[in-house]
Amino acid sequence: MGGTCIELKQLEFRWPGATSPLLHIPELTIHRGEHVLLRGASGSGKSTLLSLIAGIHQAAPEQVFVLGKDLSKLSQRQRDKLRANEIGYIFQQFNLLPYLSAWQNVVLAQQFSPVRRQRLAQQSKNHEQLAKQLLQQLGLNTEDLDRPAHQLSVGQQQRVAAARALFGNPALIIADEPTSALDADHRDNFIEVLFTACKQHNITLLFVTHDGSLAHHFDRAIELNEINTARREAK
Ligand SMILES: Nc1ncnc2c1ncn2[C@@H]1O[C@H](COP(=O)(O)OP(=O)(O)OP(=O)(O)O)[C@@H](O)[C@H]1O
Repeated sequence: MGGTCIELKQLEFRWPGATSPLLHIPELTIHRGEHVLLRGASGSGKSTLLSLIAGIHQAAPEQVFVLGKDLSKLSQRQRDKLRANEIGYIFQQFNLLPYLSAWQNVVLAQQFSPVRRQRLAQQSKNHEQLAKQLLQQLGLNTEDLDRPAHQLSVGQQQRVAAARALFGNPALIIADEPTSALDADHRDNFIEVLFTACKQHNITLLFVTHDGSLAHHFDRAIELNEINTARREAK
């Protein structure tokens, strides 16, 4: 699969003020191009782990390597740059800009990333058209492409967030329950578009869902409570 995408070594994390660590993961390796499902009970720390891998929050030193980079050796600015260039993050709360249209929210993904812009330039100079194509592949109707995000349904917003993550083909997609607001038809279409893009561009996928019916799409499933020893230590 061509190397390692994510490597955790003795990762330990506790939220400020918490009496015990939420996460202690002795080891986890995810290879480039792998499609991995992350499962775990509500409140077990899945979103927290994703935010550590994305460099949004920081673990203790020398424990999270992403695309060969030791996040502890990067400044906040360098971590933000790595995320902008190489990580597409589909947040649980979408984080769309409400007064920008669906396609403008997607195009925003490359604004802070020269690397994504370069990759897009190989496809087309017309970013508006590329964003609209991607949104249509994800099942948005033509009349919704120019609609401001706050006027879209929750399921439509979820697909805009997915298009923004995919735009410019980052090396890693982190998806936190990205299908929770979709009905069965839109969910199947979403999964097909996401997996096709990931396979085509060798994108690593780390995906959290409570939907057991999606497991067969992935190379492997990780149960957070099996790799996280913190909870057991706390008992
Ligand atoms: N910003 C924060 N500050 C302090 N504690 C937090 C913060 N974010 C999350 N937590 C705590 O960390 C624990 C794990 O939360 P997290 O959101 O990572 O769980 P999760 O497995 O993603 O849950 P869910 O499946 O319900 O989304 C919870 O006890 C939560 O209260």
